[in-house]
Amino acid sequence: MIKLQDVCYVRMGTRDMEGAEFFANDYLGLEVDDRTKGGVYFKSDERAHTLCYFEGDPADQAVAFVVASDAELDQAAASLEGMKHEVHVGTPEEASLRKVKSFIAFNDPTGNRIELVVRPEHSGRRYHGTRDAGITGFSHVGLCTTDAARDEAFWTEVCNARVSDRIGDAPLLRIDEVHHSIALFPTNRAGIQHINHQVATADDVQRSYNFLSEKGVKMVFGPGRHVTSMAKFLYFEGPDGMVFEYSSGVESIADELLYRERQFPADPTGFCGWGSKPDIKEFKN
Ligand SMILES: O=C(O)c1cccc(O)c1O
Ligand SMILES: [Fe+2]
Repeated sequence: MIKLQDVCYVRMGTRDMEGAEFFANDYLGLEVDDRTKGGVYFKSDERAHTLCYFEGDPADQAVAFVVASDAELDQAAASLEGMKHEVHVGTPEEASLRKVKSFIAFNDPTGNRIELVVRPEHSGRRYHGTRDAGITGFSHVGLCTTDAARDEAFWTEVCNARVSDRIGDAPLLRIDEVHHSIALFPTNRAGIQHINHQVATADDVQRSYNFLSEKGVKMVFGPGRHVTSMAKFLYFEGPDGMVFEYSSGVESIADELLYRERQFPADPTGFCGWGSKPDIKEFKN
């Protein structure tokens, strides 16, 4: 069993570094923490970085999860190889580009690039964005799935994820007490489907809706309220068509033994309790 401790960062290629940096800094509200040739690192919480844009193909995307030790990393590599997943062991240079001690990379059954990392760097500095977006941290990713049942089994049987809820066949998966850190949305491609940052309050959600709308950022869902995690949310489009979500008030599942997963309908009422309708392909199946 691969024990994922936390979702750690996302890495995304872009052909328009300047545009991506402008969006992440001025609009999304992240903080530029570091630059290397070809890469910009963004901070959203106490960690050294939670998002990296690099010069490259926008289809080149990876999501990282923390595991506890090099011993667990080796075990994970062995079990993935046993299941015929090709495993890349990160070189020291690649690890240093990710600000982690060591890592491996592989594709999940849909073909999403997943990195397992040991000892990701934290920073002694607090995060503060250039605008007051109210971000409290990077929190979850939506991943594309070409077979929800198969990929749910991968994340829950090969890894330690548990189903918190399902919307249609899309599982919201937790790896700790947070309602979900990974969500799988059925579609016909691989890749990151959306990137979530938590914001402190519902005021921050509404404030960003007005701020970003005025800037001409394309709103794709909300403001609304998830009936699953109960979070108030807003989704909008960033560089290369990536969907970003702010949400506030995601439920905690404190007592694993008492919790039962729930089924919600795969229509707008399964996504929003306020009647907002998504303009996001994977939420409209
Ligand atoms: O927070 C949620 O419950 C949620 C539900 C559907 C889709 C999402 O992206 C979510 O974050
Ligand atoms: Fe989400």
